[in-house]
Amino acid sequence: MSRVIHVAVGVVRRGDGKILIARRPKHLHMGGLWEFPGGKVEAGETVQQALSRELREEVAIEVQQLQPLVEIRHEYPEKSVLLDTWLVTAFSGEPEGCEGQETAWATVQGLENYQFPDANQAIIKAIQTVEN
Ligand SMILES: Nc1nc2c([nH]c(=O)n2[C@H]2C[C@H](O)[C@@H](COP(=O)(O)OP(=O)(O)OP(=O)(O)O)O2)c(=O)[nH]1
Ligand SMILES: [Mg+2]
Repeated sequence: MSRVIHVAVGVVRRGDGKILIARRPKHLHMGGLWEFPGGKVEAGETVQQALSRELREEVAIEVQQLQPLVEIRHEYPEKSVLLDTWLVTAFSGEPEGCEGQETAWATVQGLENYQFPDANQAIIKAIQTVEN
């Protein structure tokens, strides 16, 4: 069994309740699917530091306030991931896809209209729960 990849994932929520999603570049694992921005936690980083760094690098925003949402363990055929997922309730800057990715704001209901990697179904469930 290969090791579990620790991933910091941000569910960025705007004042009107919409959630930021981005499309994964085609050449990456799960390429072409939509995701919540984030990436691998590097050695010596806390998950919060990794999340702030990834959101700065991928979508050019600064995290101001966050709370833990859910931790999802998922086994893909090619790798195992731990999606350490945080709800970002305040941020500065206007999100843009720094690596040329498409980005969008979706309502919580509307998330069902986008194609995500399999592991994300559990994240979407957690978002729906927090909204109620
Ligand atoms: N960021 C993110 N990753 C996800 C989601 N759902 C999901 O299964 N994953 C998986 C895909 C990848 O195997 C892994 C995250 O890796 P990543 O490609 O975002 O990592 P990274 O930004 O550090 O990228 P890199 O430096 O390795 O290119 O987690 C999601 O909603 N957001
Ligand atoms: Mg990433």
